[in-house]
Amino acid sequence: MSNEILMEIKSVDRTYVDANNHTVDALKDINLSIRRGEFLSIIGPSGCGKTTLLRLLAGLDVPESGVITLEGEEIKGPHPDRGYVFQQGSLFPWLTVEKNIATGLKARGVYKKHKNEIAQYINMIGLDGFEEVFPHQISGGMAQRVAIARSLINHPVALLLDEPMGALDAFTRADLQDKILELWKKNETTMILVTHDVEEALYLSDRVVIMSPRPGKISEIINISLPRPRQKNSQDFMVMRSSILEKLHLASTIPQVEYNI
Ligand SMILES: Nc1ncnc2c1ncn2[C@@H]1O[C@H](COP(=O)(O)OP(=O)(O)OP(=O)(O)O)[C@@H](O)[C@H]1O
Repeated sequence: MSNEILMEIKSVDRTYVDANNHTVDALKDINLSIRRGEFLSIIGPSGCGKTTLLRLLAGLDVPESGVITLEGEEIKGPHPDRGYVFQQGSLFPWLTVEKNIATGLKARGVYKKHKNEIAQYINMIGLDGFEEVFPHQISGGMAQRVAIARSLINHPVALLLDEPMGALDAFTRADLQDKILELWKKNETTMILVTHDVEEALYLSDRVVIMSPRPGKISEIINISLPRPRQKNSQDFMVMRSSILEKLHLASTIPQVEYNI
C-alpha cells in the first residue's frame, strides 16, 4: 500500500429529516484520508452513518457541508471509477451471469471494445462454466462475486462494499472474504468495506474505522499490522478482536447492540 492519498473527506456533515420532522445528524464533522490501494473497513452500531458515508463516497448523495475529493477532484456524482456493491440483490434477474457483467462495460460505453475481457473476469471470480446461468440459479455468494466482477471490469480506483457478506452463511462468507482479498491483491483496487462483523474487518483490513452514532462520528481509527494471511484463531488475532469489540462498545451509546464476532 502506498502512502498516497486517494480520497479525502473533509469536515463532512449530512443531516436528514425523518418522518416525524426531526433532524437526524447522520454524519457530523467527518474527516478521513483514504490511501491508494488500502483495505479500509468501516464498522459501528446500526444508525451510525456507515452507509451514508459510503453513499457520499460513491457520489450517490452529496454532503450538507464539507467536501469529498478523489485524486484532488471534488466528487459530484456516481462514476464507474468507484464501483458499489450492495448487500444483495443487485444483479439483473433477467440477465445471465455473463450479461450482468457486460452491463458494467455498457454503462461505460466500452462494451464492444472490451467484451473479450468478460471471460477473464468470470475466471477471476471462479465462475467458469456459469456464463449462461441466471442469478436465481446461483448461490448468494456466487451472485456477490458476479456483482463484484461487474464493478471490477471497469477498473475502478476504489470498490465500495456495503455489507456484501451480510446476507451469507458463515462458510460462504469466509469463502467470499478470501476471494475479495485475492481480487484486491490482483487488481490493486482500494477497498472500502462497511461491515457489522468485527472478525471480518480484522481479517481483511489495513485499517478499521470505528464510528459512533447520534451524531454519526468517527470515534477511532485502528491500524491492523497483523501479517497476512491472518489466522482467525491465533492469539494475536483474538486479542485484537477483543480490543476492537471493547472500543465498539465504548463508541456505542445504544444499549444491547449486537455484533457478529
Ligand atoms: N433517507 C433518510 N431519511 C431519513 N433518515 C435517514 C435516511 N437515511 C438514513 N437516515 C438516518 O441516518 C442515520 C444513519 O443511517 P445509515 O443507514 O447511514 O446508518 P448505518 O450505520 O449504515 O446503519 P445500519 O448499520 O443499520 O445499516 C440513521 O439514524 C438513519 O435512520
